[in-house]
Amino acid sequence: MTPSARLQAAIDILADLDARRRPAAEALKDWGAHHRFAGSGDRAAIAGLVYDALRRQASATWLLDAATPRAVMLGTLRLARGLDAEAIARLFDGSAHAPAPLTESERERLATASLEGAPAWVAGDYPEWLDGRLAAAFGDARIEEARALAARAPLDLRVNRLRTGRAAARAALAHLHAADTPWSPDGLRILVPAEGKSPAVQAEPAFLKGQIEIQDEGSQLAALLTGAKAGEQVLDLCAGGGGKTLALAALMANRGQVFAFDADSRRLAPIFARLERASTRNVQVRAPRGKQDVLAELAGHMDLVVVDAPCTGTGTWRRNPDAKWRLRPGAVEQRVKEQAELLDQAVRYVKPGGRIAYVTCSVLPEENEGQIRRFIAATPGWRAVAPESVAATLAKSAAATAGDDAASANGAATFAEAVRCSDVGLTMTPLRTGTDGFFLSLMTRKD
Ligand SMILES: C[S@@+](CC[C@H](N)C(=O)[O-])C[C@H]1O[C@@H](n2cnc3c(N)ncnc32)[C@H](O)[C@@H]1O
Repeated sequence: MTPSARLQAAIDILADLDARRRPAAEALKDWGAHHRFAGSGDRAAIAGLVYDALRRQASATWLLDAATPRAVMLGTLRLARGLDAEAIARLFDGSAHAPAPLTESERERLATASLEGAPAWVAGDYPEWLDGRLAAAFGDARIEEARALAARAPLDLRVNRLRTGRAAARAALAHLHAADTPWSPDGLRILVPAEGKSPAVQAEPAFLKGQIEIQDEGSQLAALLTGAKAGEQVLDLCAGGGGKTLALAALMANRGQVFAFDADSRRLAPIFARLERASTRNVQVRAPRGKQDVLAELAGHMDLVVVDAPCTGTGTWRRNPDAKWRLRPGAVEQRVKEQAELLDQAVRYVKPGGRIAYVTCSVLPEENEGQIRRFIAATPGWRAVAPESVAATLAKSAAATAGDDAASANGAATFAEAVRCSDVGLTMTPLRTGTDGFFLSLMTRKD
């Protein structure tokens, strides 16, 4: 396909998304099924265009002063791809399978319009109704924070300490230009270019041998900051597909026990193959069984309960840009209610002196600090560990392994400087730490 034909295909897919309000991945798959002639390079390029357009939907609409899929694509080429009006006109040339030529007013806006004077939600590309919440989280920095959330994410890998070391895994992935991540001592990062295909990491021998897992650096750090140690008894109460379970098991060097539970057994399904591939021996999966209390005997025995709570996922907009436009206020309220219930349940399993690690991949205060303050006020005996000291534990570990590489996207020298610490938890963001957005609060029981 020509670059122009790819653009027209991306515009058609955006129109389909508008009409049917469904996830982008589904629409892209459907398009692929109906256009078998398109090669894998075409599909990757078209997906890249669609995702970039979703990332910049509000600002592109503002730039062109029109909300059609075509206008959004034109604005995206200008804002996300840095093309000028002339370069865009050469692509929109009206030839076979190409988009129709630019109108005079489109050309004029591409040449002269800017985001100057645009409201924060337009400049930062997020839904207007979230502005108050993001202002509460970030104040005036919300535009910059949101812009970083609207950028493309790298592909992050976690090296499985049970199978190999980071240097060996890096060498095995040298052809993909894998480099150490700034903070996680187990992280490798591969940059994915706008027009390029994501490397097929799952077909790499290192992956098949269980030496690496795909996991955002922020998720790796969240597991690390729980402080899980060899020999401990740990309950991963929202284990899902097992991303954190695997990281916890490796941190514990296969010693002690991780119990992996999820209320939804379909979410748990991938965990079995992943555990086997990773050579994990200290994980027991506890799938739900009707009304049976499958965690009953764990009550009062856990050193650590990890609550990787269901959340709005606002911290993962880099990877799921369509999710931000599909999010509704009712969904925030629903998640907040579920999170509160989970935190209350978690207490039952913690032994005296034990701890709870509460994690979300959200940046909204009501899912994060708000949730922890409510929990502490309502639950006698619990307090939050000072987030600065939680962050400092990582600075040591990262500095020890990564040496001079331990520098972040924002130039902070240590992780503790890069993250934002409140009274009850710490927040990572793409702008601050170069990771997805994550919140973590570590709480201990005083008795
Ligand atoms: C953020 S995801 C977990 C991701 C996973 N820990 C990982 O690292 O790959 C949240 C999970 O919580 C689960 N969940 C929701 N409500 C729950 C409940 N009441 N008890 C246990 N799990 C629940 C969901 O099914 C979902 O898999």
